[in-house]
This record gives sequence, structure tokens and C-alpha cells, in this order.
Amino acid sequence: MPLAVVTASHSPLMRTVEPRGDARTAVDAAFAQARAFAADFRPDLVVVVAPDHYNGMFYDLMPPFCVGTAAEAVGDYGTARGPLAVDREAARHVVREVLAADIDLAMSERMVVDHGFAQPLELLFGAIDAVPAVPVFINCVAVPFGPVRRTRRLGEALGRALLALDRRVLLLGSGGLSHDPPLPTLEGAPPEVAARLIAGRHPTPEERAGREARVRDAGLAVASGEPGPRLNPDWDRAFLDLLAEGRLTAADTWTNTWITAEAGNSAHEVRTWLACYAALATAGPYAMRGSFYRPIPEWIAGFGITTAETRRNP
Ligand SMILES: O=C(O)/C=C/c1cccc(O)c1O
Ligand SMILES: [Fe+2]
Repeated sequence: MPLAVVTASHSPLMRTVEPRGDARTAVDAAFAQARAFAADFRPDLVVVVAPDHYNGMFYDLMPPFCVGTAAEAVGDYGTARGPLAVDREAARHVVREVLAADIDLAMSERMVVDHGFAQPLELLFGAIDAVPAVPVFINCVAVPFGPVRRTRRLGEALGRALLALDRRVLLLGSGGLSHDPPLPTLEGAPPEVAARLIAGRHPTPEERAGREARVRDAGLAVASGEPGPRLNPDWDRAFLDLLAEGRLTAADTWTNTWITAEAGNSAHEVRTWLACYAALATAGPYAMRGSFYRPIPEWIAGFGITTAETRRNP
């Protein structure tokens, strides 16, 4: 059975901030192409590989990787709240097979997810519960991180587990590319912020609104002409080339310090893309069918969308 991949940056600011020029039109067109690609592929399972932003995963027990055998979205930034349509059997199969392949990962019977999962599901399929899904969390925000190669190996183990299912599986990677939204860090955080990062579940509506307003204001400030956030289009384009050319092991030499310095604290979200492409590569040579890129400072994102699938035999 073939595998297919769609990867897309996410940004909660897409809902509230209007970027300059034709960025919105261009992104809409790229998402329309990705939707058509996904519809054409006719997946019967979607494996969503995404990060969290201190909505579901906290420092009281932060796993590097986690598969949800059931999952619920918090409904941040206007995304839908409620359960994902998790294919429990497939999720349990993935957990078993990935562990058997020597990659440690956590499993959650009550995974809580945020816009990292919800936004691409809504943009690609119309709703968070529209397709049978297996949610795979990769920690891309809460330092420290393991080496990047470990994420690639997770992707390989994931790909082999999915091939054994003998189903039409689409991997949906969410996040990146270069970007640095104003997310707090544990190091040096004042006590009330540290408490939220350690166990900030169930914020009050006011707390959630305050947090979202801070990020939205950062985007609005850029839209009104203030200096933009640090993006790195050269780094982003080099990463897209690496994926397109199947040079995934080239990322094995990247250090986490280098990624942060070159592309920002949240650039580690590209791990989700790397895992998806490593999974795809286990089905044989692949072809990238679509590749879109724009630096969009108003959305605080080097914004990319790609589609790829197993190469068909001539
Ligand atoms: O505030 C958050 O939780 C995250 C916001 C954000 C902004 C821009 C790009 C991203 O990938 C984000 O997660
Ligand atoms: Fe993010």
C-alpha cells in the first residue's frame, strides 16, 4: 500500500491577522491544492504528527513522543473543541510496533491536543473528527529535546508500522518552518509562568483569552508596520530542498542549538515534517508533488505546505 504526506505550517494568527500583499490568497490556493491531493489519495487513515504548546503536554511529565489512543482538542484560538475520531486499534498497533522497533514513546488514553493538531485537520478535512486519525505528538517546544536523528528514526518506525496495516495512510505533519512566537520558557520564568508550564491544565477562559491576546497582538503589531519576528527564508528553503531530494539523513548532523540559533525556538516544529517524510521513505522512493513557501511575518511563520507520495512504478 502506498503512503502519502501533507505537511503544513500552522499559525493561530491566520484567523485574526491579515498579512500584507497576496499572502492570504497564495496560502489559500496552496491549501486548496493540498486538499485536492488528499482527496485524490483517498486515505482511510490519517496520522497527524504535531506539537503541543502547553495545552495538553506539560513539564510535570513531558514525553518526547506520544501516541494518543484517544484524544480531545482544547479548542484554542477558535479551533474546534472536542474528541478527534481516533482509530484506537490503529493507534495501539502503532504504539506496539514503534516500541518493538526500539523507539521509546508514551501512549495516552486521554491525549489533549491544541491548534497544532486541530488547525491542519480543519483546513484539510473540514473538521477535527472528519477522518479516522492516529495523533502522534512530538515535543517541539519544551526544551530539552533529543537529537533530531531520533525524530527521523521515529518516523521510520512509524512508517514500517503503517505499512504493516496495509491501508491507505496519509501522514499529516503540522508546524514550522522558521519562527519564534512569544511562547514562555521554563528557564528563568517567574513562578506563576513556571507553574503554568509545569501543570497549566484547564486555564480559566480569562487566562486563555489573555494568552491568545498576547500572541494575536504580536501579529497585529507586525501587520501595522512594526519590525517583524525573526524568520529565516534561506534556512526554510534549504529544509524544503532536503525533503524534496530525500536527503533526510542530512538533518542527523543538526544540533538543537544550531536549529534554534538559525531559525528560532519554534523551528523545532519541523521535526513533525521530518518524521512524516522518514515514514514516507519506508514505502520506497517518493516524489514531492507540491511545495509552497512564503515568509509571513504577520503570522509569525516561515509558512510552508508540501505534498508527497510514494513514486508509482513506470
Ligand atoms: O500561542 C501559541 O500557542 C502558539 C502560537 C503560534 C504562532 C505562530 C506559529 C505557531 O506555530 C504557533 O504555534
Ligand atoms: Fe506552533
